Amino acid sequence: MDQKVKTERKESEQKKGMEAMVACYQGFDPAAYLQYNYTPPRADFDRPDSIVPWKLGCLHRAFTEGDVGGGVLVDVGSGPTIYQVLSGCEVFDKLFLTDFLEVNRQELRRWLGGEGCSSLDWTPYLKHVCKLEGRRPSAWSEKAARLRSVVSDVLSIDVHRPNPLPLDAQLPAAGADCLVSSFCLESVSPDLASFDRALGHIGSLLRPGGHLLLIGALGESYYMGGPGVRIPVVPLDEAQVCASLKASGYTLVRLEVYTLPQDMRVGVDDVTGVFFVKARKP
Ligand SMILES: Nc1ncnc2c1ncn2[C@@H]1O[C@H](CN(CCC[C@H]2CNCc3c2ccc(Cl)c3Cl)CC[C@H](N)C(=O)O)[C@@H](O)[C@H]1O
Repeated sequence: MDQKVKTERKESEQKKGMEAMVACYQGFDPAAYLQYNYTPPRADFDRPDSIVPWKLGCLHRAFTEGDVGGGVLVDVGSGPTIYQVLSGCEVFDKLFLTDFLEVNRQELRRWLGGEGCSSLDWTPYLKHVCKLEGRRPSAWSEKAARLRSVVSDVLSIDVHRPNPLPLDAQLPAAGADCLVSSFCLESVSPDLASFDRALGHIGSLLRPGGHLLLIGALGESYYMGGPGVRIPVVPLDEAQVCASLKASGYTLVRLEVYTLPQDMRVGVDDVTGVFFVKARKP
C-alpha cells in the first residue's frame, strides 16, 4: 500500500475517532457530572486525602509561588466547574473560561451572572481556597466577586483543532501568559497520539515563557458524563505524561501525583490516580 493511501487511511481513522468522541459528549449532563465528582467523598474538605482538596492545594501552590501571574489566564476545557481558577483569579486580571459544549458554557454563565441557580453551590470551595490563602472564610464572597470581575469571556474550544479557540477570541497576539486545564485532554482523546496533538494545539495558545498547569487522570479508560453516558478516556501513566510534555517542548517544573484511596473509587470512572503538572514553555 503506497504512502498516500496509508496517510489517507490514518487520517480517516483519526476523523472517525473524533466523531465518535463528539457523539459521546452529546449526552453530557453537567448537573449529574457535578454530583458524581464535586460532592463528598471526592469533594470532602474535612479530608486531606479527598481529591478536590488535593487539587486545590496544588493549584494554590502553583499560583502563589511567585513565578506565575499578571496578564491573561486561559482555562482549557472548563466544563461546568470553576474550582480550577479560584487561586488563579487572584493573580491574573483577564481570564477566559472555555468548553466544547454549550450546556457547560451556559452553566458557567449562570454562575458568573450570580443568578444563584448554578447546579452546584461553590461556597465551600471558595471558603477552602480563602483558608489556603490565610484569609478568613467569610472572605469567600469577595473571592466570588473577584472571579466574576476578571472573567472576560466564556469561549467555545476544540482542542482537536490546530487553532482551538474561535478566531475572534481576544487573546494577546503573543498568546496567554498561563494555561490551566483539568481532566480535559485525556478525556477527549481516543488515543495517545490524539492526546499529544491536542497538547500541541493548546500549546499554541501560550506565549513563550508562559506556564501550563495541567491536571489529569492516570490509568483511566472511561468515565460517566451522566446517567448511561459512558465516555472513553485514553489511559495515561506518569511516564507518558512526561514524554508528551517533553515532545511538546515544555520544561517540567513540578509533577505531583495523587493515588485514589479505595473509597474515592465511586463507580463514576475507573481512574486510579491524578497528576498535577506545572510546566513552562521555553
Ligand atoms: N474537543 C474538545 N475540546 C475541548 N474540550 C472538550 C472537547 N470535548 C469535550 N470537551 C470538554 O472537556 C471537559 C472534560 N471534563 C470532564 C472530565 C473530568 C472527569 C473524568 N476523568 C476523571 C475525573 C473527572 C472529573 C473529576 C475528577 Cl476528580 C476526576 Cl478523577 C473536565 C471538566 C473540568 N475541567 C473539570 O475539571 O471537572 C468536558 O467539560 C467536555 O465538555
